[in-house]
Amino acid sequence: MTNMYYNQDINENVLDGKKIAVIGYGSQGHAHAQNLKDSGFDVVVGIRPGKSFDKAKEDGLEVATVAEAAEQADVIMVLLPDERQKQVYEEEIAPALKAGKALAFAHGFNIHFGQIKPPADVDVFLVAPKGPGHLVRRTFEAGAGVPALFGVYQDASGTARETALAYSKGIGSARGGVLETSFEEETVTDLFGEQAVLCGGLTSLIKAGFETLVEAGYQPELAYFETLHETKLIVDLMYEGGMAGMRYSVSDTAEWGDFVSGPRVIDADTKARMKSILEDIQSGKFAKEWIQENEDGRPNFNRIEKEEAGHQLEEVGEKLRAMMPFVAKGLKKEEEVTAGATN
Ligand SMILES: NC(=O)C1=CN([C@@H]2O[C@H](COP(=O)(O)OP(=O)(O)OC[C@H]3O[C@@H](n4cnc5c(N)ncnc54)[C@H](OP(=O)(O)O)[C@@H]3O)[C@@H](O)[C@H]2O)C=CC1
Ligand SMILES: CC[C@](O)(C(C)=O)C(=O)O
Repeated sequence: MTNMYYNQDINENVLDGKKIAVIGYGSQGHAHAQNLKDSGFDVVVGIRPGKSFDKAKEDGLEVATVAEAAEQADVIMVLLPDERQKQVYEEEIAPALKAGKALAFAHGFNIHFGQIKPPADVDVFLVAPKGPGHLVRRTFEAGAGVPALFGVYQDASGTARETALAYSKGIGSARGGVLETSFEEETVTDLFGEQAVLCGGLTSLIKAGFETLVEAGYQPELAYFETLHETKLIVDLMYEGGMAGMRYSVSDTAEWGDFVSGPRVIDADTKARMKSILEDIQSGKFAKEWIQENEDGRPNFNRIEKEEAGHQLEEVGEKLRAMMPFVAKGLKKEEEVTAGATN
């Protein structure tokens, strides 16, 4: 397959004797740092004092301030929230950049939308796992890997591409396959995927289904099982065998319902709205509004997050999941329990 690379295609020696600074220890940061360390690379985590700093230390990683880690490292992977990267870059990372170093990202947002403008004498690349960071770590520990995209924005050294590939092997992504892309393609498609399908599309679909059943007088618990809980089981089948794999396992009645009713839910109008979402991302409109929302102190983000957490589906789900010890607690709950235990 063109543009796809796997472990056996990649020589990681380009990173021999090099130090990698992982800046940030959140969802992606903890996974990259731990996977790289377990793959035998020399890693330092750059982080401000606080929860993440303490966690990285507890996990046995070398920890430093962002400025110190950037100073020591040959490769600096920026895994801070997108909306914080510009400020931290300007204050603590840029002063450490010099010829021969590489600046890396897991998402092209700040480079593509011109928020960060690196000097011409450093390599700039991205390695963007196509999955949540907690699963980048979980799958690595299980001997597998989350596929990733990699791309080079600037190749000052002549080896940026090899470095990006070696890095993707180090985090385990080349076990699943890494696909070459550009910053523009990664940024636009990642934003589109999370808005229209993976996060926005899916939550809106599930919520609409749940509300339709509850408003028609059906039990909320039943509506939760039908629209959220079973989604995971159906998606697992698609993950393993595509849509045909899922359709093999469900009843013919369900498959017929899928064929005749699916297109009534997602129709040409939905696709037209998806196209308009894509256009807002391509034109920079979405990025401009998100940057502004952060500059204003996130009034809408905070309000909507609170409203969503109070939805009936979330309340019912929490009670039902508490009765199913075999369902993982959920990462948010797990963190609350850990924090509670140490307080
Ligand atoms: N979440 C994901 O799975 C994916 C994310 N990405 C990309 O990866 C990057 C990181 O995202 P994500 O892992 O979600 O981020 P998180 O929000 O999970 O983690 C952010 C980390 O940055 C730290 N941090 C925040 N502000 C500062 C600061 N001012 N100075 C120093 N450290 C700071 C936080 O520490 P503290 O505890 O102190 O707040 C935390 O350790 C983004 O570019 C994102 O687009 C790409 C693919 C998937
Ligand atoms: C789907 C959300 C994501 O793009 C991801 C986990 O890949 C993100 O930015 O968190």
